[in-house]
Amino acid sequence: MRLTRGLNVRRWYADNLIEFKESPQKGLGVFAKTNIPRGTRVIAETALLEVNIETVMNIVPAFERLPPSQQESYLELHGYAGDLFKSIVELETGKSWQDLPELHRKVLAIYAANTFGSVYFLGSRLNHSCIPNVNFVYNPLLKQETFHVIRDIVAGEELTVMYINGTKRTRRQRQQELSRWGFQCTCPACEDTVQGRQKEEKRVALFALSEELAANAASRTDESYRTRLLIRERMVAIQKSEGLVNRELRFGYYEAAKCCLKLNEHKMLLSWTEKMLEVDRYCIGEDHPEYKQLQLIAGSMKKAIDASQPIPENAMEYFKERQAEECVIM
Ligand SMILES: C[S@@+](CC[C@H](N)C(=O)[O-])C[C@H]1O[C@@H](n2cnc3c(N)ncnc32)[C@H](O)[C@@H]1O
Repeated sequence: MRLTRGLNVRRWYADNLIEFKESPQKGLGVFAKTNIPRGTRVIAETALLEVNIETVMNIVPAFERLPPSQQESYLELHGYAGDLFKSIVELETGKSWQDLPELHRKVLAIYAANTFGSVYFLGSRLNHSCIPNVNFVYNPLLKQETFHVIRDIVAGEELTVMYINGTKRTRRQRQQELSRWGFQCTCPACEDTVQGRQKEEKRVALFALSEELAANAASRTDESYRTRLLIRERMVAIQKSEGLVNRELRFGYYEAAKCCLKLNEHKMLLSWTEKMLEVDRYCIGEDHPEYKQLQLIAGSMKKAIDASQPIPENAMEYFKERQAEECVIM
């Protein structure tokens, strides 16, 4: 299969850290060519196809505006359109899927299978795992989508992202969402083996704990903050032991920090904040504006706590915000 037409192959596969290869039962995938330490940015790229996705009607015209070499690269990507996507297309175009021109069906199916908000030349080759080793995030300063490895990777290992928000979902719940991409997940958390079933038990426990949190969410007493903190501690311990160290872990730290602020446990607040910063360091990189903002907050908070001063206003504001748990936008 030709992979290199049209583009300069995005800095020769991100300076040779990675390569495309067949991944058994998954089509093409992205593999490490060398050992890669945690926190390494393996890909930073601008979109191959960017679409204002208020309506699927915008997808084909956006493709038609691309220069021919980019159209060619786009058409090499894998396509899959599930029933839900097809029915949205049918509703919006007023035509049956089969009556659309073949090229339009292809362009639409590629979009459906590959969008991370936009479609990418390298990033869109990443396969899914429910225990991913890569986190992706848009960096507004670089104006690029960036992909960082979140564990140490050994040469030859496949790099994977999580297509859904799957940390606290059971296998059935995850698979239901993954059917959009037309595959049955067989990652280590989904395989029907002793190890897979043990992993599934942990997901079931995480789901049950998140339900407990939801039941407790409206209460504003100290007791309820303590309960929520305990639940968060149990959740993040499971997440870490299962290698679920993407930004969903950081969200758990954030929520734990918020409980500590409510309980005036300032040393613990600082400790959770520093854990958040560490996850951001390896998941989004030190040049990401969100990392820099949190670094400033952690620094001013440490100074204040060391001097027995009140928690600074910027930190109070930060922990009042509702931060999205989403780690995946696809
Ligand atoms: C974003 S693309 C990933 C790259 C793709 N494998 C290729 O050949 O270009 C998404 C598609 O990859 C396949 N895929 C991704 N993760 C998979 C997995 N864990 N198991 C099987 N197929 C997978 C599915 O066909 C899915 O629709």
